[in-house]
Amino acid sequence: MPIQYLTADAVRAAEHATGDLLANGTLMRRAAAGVARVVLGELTGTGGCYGRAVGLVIGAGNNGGDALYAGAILARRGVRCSAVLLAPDTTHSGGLAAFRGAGGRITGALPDTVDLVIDAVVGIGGTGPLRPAAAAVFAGVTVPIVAVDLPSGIDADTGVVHDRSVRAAITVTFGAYRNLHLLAAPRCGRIVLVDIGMAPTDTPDGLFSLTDAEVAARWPVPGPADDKYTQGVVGIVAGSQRYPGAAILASGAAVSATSGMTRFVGSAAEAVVSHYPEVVAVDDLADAGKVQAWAVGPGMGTGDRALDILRTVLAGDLPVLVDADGLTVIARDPDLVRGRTAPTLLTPHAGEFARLSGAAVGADRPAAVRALAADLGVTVLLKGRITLVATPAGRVYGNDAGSSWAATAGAGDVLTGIAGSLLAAGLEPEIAGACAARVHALAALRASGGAPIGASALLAAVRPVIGNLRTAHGGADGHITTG
Ligand SMILES: NC(=O)C1=CN([C@@H]2O[C@H](COP(=O)(O)OP(=O)(O)OC[C@H]3O[C@@H](n4cnc5c(N)ncnc54)[C@H](O)[C@@H]3O)[C@@H](O)[C@H]2O)[C@@H](O)CC1
Ligand SMILES: Nc1ncnc2c1ncn2[C@@H]1O[C@H](COP(=O)(O)OP(=O)(O)O)[C@@H](O)[C@H]1O
Ligand SMILES: [K+]
Repeated sequence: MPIQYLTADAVRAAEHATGDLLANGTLMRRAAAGVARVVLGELTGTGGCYGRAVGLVIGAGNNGGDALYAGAILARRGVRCSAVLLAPDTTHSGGLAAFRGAGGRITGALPDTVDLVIDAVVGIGGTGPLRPAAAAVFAGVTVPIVAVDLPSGIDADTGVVHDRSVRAAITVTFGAYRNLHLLAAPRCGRIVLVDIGMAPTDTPDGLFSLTDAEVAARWPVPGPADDKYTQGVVGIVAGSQRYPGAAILASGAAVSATSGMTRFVGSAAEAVVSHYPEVVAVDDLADAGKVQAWAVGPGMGTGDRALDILRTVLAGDLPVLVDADGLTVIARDPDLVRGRTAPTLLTPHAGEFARLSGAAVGADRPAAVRALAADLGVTVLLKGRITLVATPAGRVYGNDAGSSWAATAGAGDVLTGIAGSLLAAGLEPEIAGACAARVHALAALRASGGAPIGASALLAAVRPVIGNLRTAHGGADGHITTG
């Protein structure tokens, strides 16, 4: 099952569906117990609990309530707890009584000597940045911050990181992940999901991410009856004689991502074959031969030739991925793809997205990518640290790259080759996009090892990453029976 991320409204609906558990405070007690468990784990791992000092920053709502009950548990375990109340008149009364009763102290500022800080300014009820008083409390904090539900100052639904917001080392959340845990993952640190007995309902048009196990299980591999044609032949249209790099990177990625066969069309055919002799490369589309999907666009130019190729390819009934220059051509004439019924995947970066949609992506990335997919009636993959893939029906798959080493010229050409080959193998466009984004991100991480990389290094890591994923998640690699 993909991991689902909920909006604040959907979290509230799921909480309300628990009835008594919400009303009688059971959910909050469970949430608090989860926060306390995580904090105790951190303290234990760094020298023990007894006599250690924890500072709590408490806002006006139930988020603060979670932390105060957690503080009561910590205080009973011998942790010195002090809480700064940002809204003393509206602090959660039950939580405050429990905290005080367990020996917790109320202070005007965080003590200098705390070992850890709990951020309970706001949870899903928060709007906008940390207000000045809260920002001032966090200003000098250098110890790890454990965020309750979410790092305060980050929008729960859009993941917008406001200027003043918390950067957490650990985020403890309850019952189900919220959108921001994916959309603002780099600010959440390690995310711990605590079971509080609340079951989210599946929303088909929600936000999801694939697990590594799902990516591994869906990756196409040849079976005993397969040959080079049966696995889905991908046709790459990319690059030019003057700019052969995009052609080489996209073709190499297609060769690396799946078995079977890669065809290439373009004036860089010779250069492609000199790097990848297994690619069947021709200059003209008319000579290409049969493919099961096209991946068109990187470095191909935006002139009449590009338009002709796109017209021909998009008029057919094969799956098509369009990237880069191809998107610029489509932005001039969106009817080339609008309402296309065969699987269609557009893979813009933010600039290309703005060209296609007529407006910048804006703060609400899931809404923007959903709107463009719905408008054009095709699947749209918006690139970036958090790649989002939206279907016309509004289902979005996201992938946090886990690092930003892929932000390098030519990395998008590699993504085109990977995703194109998955389309040719028959994966639905959103799954092809999501699987490609995950492997691409893992390849960047593996290639980097902490040092800068170029797209060639990323490409070289694609095969080992697929191999590792499959091995780690039960992919059988075959055997030879001897004498
Ligand atoms: N309802 C429940 O029983 C449960 C609630 N849970 C917790 O409750 C949280 C939601 O609680 P609430 O709906 O009370 O809302 P929050 O506690 O998230 O915040 C709402 C309060 O913060 C104020 N506020 C909003 N933005 C602010 C900002 N930028 N700076 C300072 N103050 C701001 C609001 O005026 C309001 O008083 C969840 O995130 C979770 O931590 C969990 O305990 C699970 C069970
Ligand atoms: N900050 C980032 N962190 C991680 N990955 C990124 C980041 N910025 C871009 N990427 C990824 O790198 C690739 C860049 O693609 P693109 O912008 O089309 O570059 P190019 O056209 O040079 O190949 C995409 O896969 C994108 O998701
Ligand atoms: K918080």
